[in-house]
Amino acid sequence: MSKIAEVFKNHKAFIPFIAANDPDFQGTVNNVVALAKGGADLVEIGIPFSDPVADGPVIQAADIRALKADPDLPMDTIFDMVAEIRKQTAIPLAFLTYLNIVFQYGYEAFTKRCTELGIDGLVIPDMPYEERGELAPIAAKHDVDLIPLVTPVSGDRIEKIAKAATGFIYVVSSLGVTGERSEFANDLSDLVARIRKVTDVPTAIGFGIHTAEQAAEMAQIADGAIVGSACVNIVAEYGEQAPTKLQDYTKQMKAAVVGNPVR
Ligand SMILES: O=P(O)(O)OC[C@@H](O)[C@@H](O)c1c[nH]c2ccccc12
Repeated sequence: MSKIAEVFKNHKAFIPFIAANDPDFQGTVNNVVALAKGGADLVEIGIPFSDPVADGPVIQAADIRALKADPDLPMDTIFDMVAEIRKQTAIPLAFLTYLNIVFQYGYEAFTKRCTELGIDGLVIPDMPYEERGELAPIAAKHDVDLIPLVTPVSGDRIEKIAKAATGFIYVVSSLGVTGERSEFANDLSDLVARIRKVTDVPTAIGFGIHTAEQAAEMAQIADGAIVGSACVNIVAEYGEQAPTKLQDYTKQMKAAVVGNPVR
């Protein structure tokens, strides 16, 4: 079982997201360590990209801040951040990245570096299932999970996407881009049921979750809840106090999801 899948074994998971280099190198390290201390099960680190098609305004603003702080922001600098994080925590990590970044670095070199640093998975929102063939065997060779996204409109593709998944399956709560919401698609339970029929790979729901009540509700339907924009807002708002705030927020969100019994 992959390190990421193991995260879901004994309890429901809380998975926060933050953008790398927002506000800067050391801030990123401190924020990820704070999320780990707060009890996060896995942290998604977003790699800032100039054309982030699936990102809503909050995540886009984080990308802009990150790229303003370092306009080139070489991938090796982000790998160095992870190396710093690794001196302080063994928490499972995944990158949220657009495919071009992986392609530019080289599939082999990128996934090899991921394994060396303990990046256990990749979420690549602009890589459809049908186009994973080139990267998938290389990622598998280096034990890096390719975490697919399934949406309420994935239709007949749901089963084949789920069957090929390792790590976990990212269930998108609703249509559109990332960002806090007050309502979710009403057929999420059916979506998760269809996935569970064909695989034991765990599911986590993301897009729009920001309150503890929402996280609890989503963790009842799936095996975990993912929260991005709310964490990024804390980073933007609290500056040096962000780590403390992120730790408190994580504690509260984790308590909300863990309250649900595992299946
Ligand atoms: O911000 P939200 O609504 O909490 O959703 C999580 C999301 O931000 C994070 O997982 C993410 C950031 N960028 C993405 C691009 C595609 C899919 C998911 C993401």
